[in-house]
Amino acid sequence: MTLHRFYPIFDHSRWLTRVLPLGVKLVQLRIKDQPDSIVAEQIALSQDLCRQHGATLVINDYWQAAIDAGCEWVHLGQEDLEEADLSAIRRAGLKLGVSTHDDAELDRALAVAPDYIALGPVYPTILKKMKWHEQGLPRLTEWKARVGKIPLVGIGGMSVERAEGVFAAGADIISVVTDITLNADPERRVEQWIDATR
Ligand SMILES: Cc1ncc(COP(=O)(O)OP(=O)(O)O)c(N)n1
Ligand SMILES: Cc1nc(C(=O)O)sc1CCOP(=O)(O)O
Ligand SMILES: [Mg+2]
Repeated sequence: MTLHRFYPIFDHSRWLTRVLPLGVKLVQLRIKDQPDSIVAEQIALSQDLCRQHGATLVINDYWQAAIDAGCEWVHLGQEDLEEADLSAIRRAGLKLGVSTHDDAELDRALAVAPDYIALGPVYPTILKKMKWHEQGLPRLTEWKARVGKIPLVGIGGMSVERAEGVFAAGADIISVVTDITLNADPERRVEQWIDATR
């Protein structure tokens, strides 16, 4: 199975109603600080929308809710990995994406045989405070040499204009948030992303 090269992340299913009709085929639902009932509702709505549009849905953090809802993918960071029941995730048949930010994290990620590995922040991000500064493009090249056939996701400060260089450096997939969600015309920006990652 080949994942699409454009991997936007959104915090609510209402974004999916806007972008899936444009042709987005891989999307992450990244919900923070919401009660379980809202999380479950958002996952169910997002699943319905992704099924309608033939898109792959990745659930961030909420691996148990993803299992309960019959989802196909979860994304976990390193702290999430410490608390997650990886056997339960695998038993339920879910595929797993893992974040990495340094060599030790990459070692830990490789040890769980993930279905993709993300490296970030490639460029500075305004979405969240992070202890890592920008990794830079050479780091992506280094990561690609180490992960081999595992798909490599570049994340952090991505823009349409940066996409070509990010792919050239070794990323297989680009993940992005604010370049779309803070854009004056998110739909137009998604169309530009789809053109740039076709
Ligand atoms: C594709 C992708 N890469 C990295 C992350 C970050 O995951 P994590 O480190 O667990 O941080 P939060 O997103 O949970 O704040 C991601 N979500 N997706
Ligand atoms: C959610 C996330 N994780 C990152 C990591 O490095 O693990 S960077 C990031 C934020 C990405 O948002 P934007 O495209 O707006 O920079
Ligand atoms: Mg997380």
